[in-house]
Amino acid sequence: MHVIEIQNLKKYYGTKRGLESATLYVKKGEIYGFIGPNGAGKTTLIRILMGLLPKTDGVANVFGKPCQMGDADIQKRIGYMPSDASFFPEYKVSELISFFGAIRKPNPKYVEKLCHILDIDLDKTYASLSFGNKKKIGILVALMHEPELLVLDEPTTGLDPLIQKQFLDELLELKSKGVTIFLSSHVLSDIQKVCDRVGLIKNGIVILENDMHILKKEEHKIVEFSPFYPIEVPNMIDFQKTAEGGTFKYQGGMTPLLKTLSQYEFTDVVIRDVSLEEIFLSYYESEDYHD
Ligand SMILES: Nc1ncnc2c1ncn2[C@@H]1O[C@H](COP(=O)(O)OP(=O)(O)OP(=O)(O)O)[C@@H](O)[C@H]1O
Repeated sequence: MHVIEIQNLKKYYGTKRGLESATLYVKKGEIYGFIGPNGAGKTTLIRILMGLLPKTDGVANVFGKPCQMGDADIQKRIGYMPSDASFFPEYKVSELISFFGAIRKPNPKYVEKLCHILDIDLDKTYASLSFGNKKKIGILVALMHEPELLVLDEPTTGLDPLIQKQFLDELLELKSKGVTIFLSSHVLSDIQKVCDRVGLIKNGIVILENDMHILKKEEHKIVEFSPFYPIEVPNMIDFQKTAEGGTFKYQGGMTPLLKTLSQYEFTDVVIRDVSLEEIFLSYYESEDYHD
């Protein structure tokens, strides 16, 4: 059984398209990265998943049951962080933790750990926090009751690099304990670091879904070198001159590539995988980027 099952999901706001036809599956214990340009339908899909928005058509199941508002059993098993999470502005952070603690009955030791990882200042009022510090409270509230499924909409936006790393490490630790994580983000390097599978949505349609390692394996390598020489390697494509030297894409064995490269007096050569950003930009750019 999949923890999340979305099949031909459609959502129209009146005549305006929210989702056209979204299909994706999330397995137990995996971290699934959900990405797409602005207005593609990510938040719409997540809100339907959380039972906050009715669908127009299709299937949306969580833990094998249709997503619907007020299903307390299901809600208990999920930790949700909306992209625009906000809390009582006049409450101190410590009071917010007590408030949600009374409802969710978390393990105090785990709350303490999260406060430490996220470097949360307990004495400030919520209203006085910066954007990034407010984000941390959203993360804390979503994770505190140690749910089986985490649904996180843009969790890392605004976090400083150290906190971001600690938060992503925590997600990996939760995954190792069997927690399933559905993560929407514009920060593709985060997705690349932690996700097992990735879904790309564009204009309300999930146009690509694959394992991260397959996605990267199917792609070519990027070779960057300096200074410039007009080199030729079999199977190279997109050869370009750059300010420092040159670059090309390459698909094939390493031996012929290294043999050719060794014939030149380079000061620097980098052979690297294509980044997730480069893979997805090629999909975004294949048609009009925005809807
Ligand atoms: N309440 C609403 N009423 C009308 N249209 C809406 C509403 N909410 C979303 N939409 C439209 O549905 C489409 C999908 O929006 P959605 O917010 O789901 O995209 P998104 O992928 O989350 O975008 P972003 O990355 O910018 O947050 C957009 O065209 C948006 O304008």
